Amino acid sequence: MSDIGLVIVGAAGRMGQTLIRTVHAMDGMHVAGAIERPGSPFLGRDAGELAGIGIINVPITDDPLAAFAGADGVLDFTSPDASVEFAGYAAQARIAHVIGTTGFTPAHEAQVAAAAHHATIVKSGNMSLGVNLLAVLVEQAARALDAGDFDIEVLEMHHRHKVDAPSGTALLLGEAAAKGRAIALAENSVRVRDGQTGPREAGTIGFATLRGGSVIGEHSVFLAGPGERITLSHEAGDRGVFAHGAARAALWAHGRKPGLYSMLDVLGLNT
Ligand SMILES: NC(=O)C1=CN([C@@H]2O[C@H](COP(=O)(O)OP(=O)(O)OC[C@H]3O[C@@H](n4cnc5c(N)ncnc54)[C@H](OP(=O)(O)O)[C@@H]3O)[C@@H](O)[C@H]2O)C=CC1
Ligand SMILES: O=C(O)C1=N[C@H](C(=O)O)C[C@H](O)C1
Repeated sequence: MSDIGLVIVGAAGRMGQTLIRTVHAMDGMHVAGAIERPGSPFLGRDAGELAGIGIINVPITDDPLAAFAGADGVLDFTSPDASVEFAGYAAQARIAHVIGTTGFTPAHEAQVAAAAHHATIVKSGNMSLGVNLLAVLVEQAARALDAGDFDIEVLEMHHRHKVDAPSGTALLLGEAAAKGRAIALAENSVRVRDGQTGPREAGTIGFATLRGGSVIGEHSVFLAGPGERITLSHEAGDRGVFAHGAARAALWAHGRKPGLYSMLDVLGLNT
């Protein structure tokens, strides 16, 4: 089978540069395009040179439609507004769209779901194998441990540049816990605590956010009961784990029928 060509949008970002290095190094795919926004100082630069792997003859442009027209898939770690826009273009070009962007509002989520009627979209708050396996374990633990006895709290830490909270991964893990408990996360989550909060309400799922330094991504789910506590954790040591997952998702999605898929689908972990 011939290589698939992937366009990397947000090519100059932390994930964009990691994706360029990962796709260039992986068998079965190549970097077919690299996109940044109009006015970006990176326009015209070679994507490989920017990512530190030398010239690969892929200039960074601000024309996603032209780039998508000649490609097989898009890898997108940008911003929610940009990802919604790219979903429309990917649907027009009939190519797979892998969305790693986080921080979506319910309105953004609805727009992505609408685009998925015509596009093959894989979207996940975390593309790593480890976090998706962790989500399966969290769901099982939440199901096994009674809500009256075991309180669930999700703690995350990321680098100082991160702009959304709780992280996409924290929300993904919260959703897994809620699924295990057969409750809706939106109606049972506590996202902020400050001042005279009163005692903890049984059955809720709490979130706490830390930001600082260069931390790539750390997540823990605590199940705290009477006299004992279980902690399920994941630490990302390299952004390559997200990029590798995204590239794998693009291979999986290529040629698949339109729909909104998750990394659990890609990894065969969806129960
Ligand atoms: N799902 C997962 O596994 C992971 C998800 N993420 C998520 O990915 C996103 C990006 O993270 P990160 O790489 O650290 O962020 P960066 O800010 O380093 O990179 C984002 C890049 O996207 C560019 N961009 C934004 N809007 C557009 C647009 N309309 N057209 C073209 N380019 C655009 C930005 O340009 P400019 O600076 O000009 O705005 C920037 O270069 C975040 O939402 C993060 O949470 C990160 C890691 C893993
Ligand atoms: O912004 C990041 O860096 C990360 N974002 C994702 C998230 O919001 O969970 C995934 C990863 O933890 C890194």
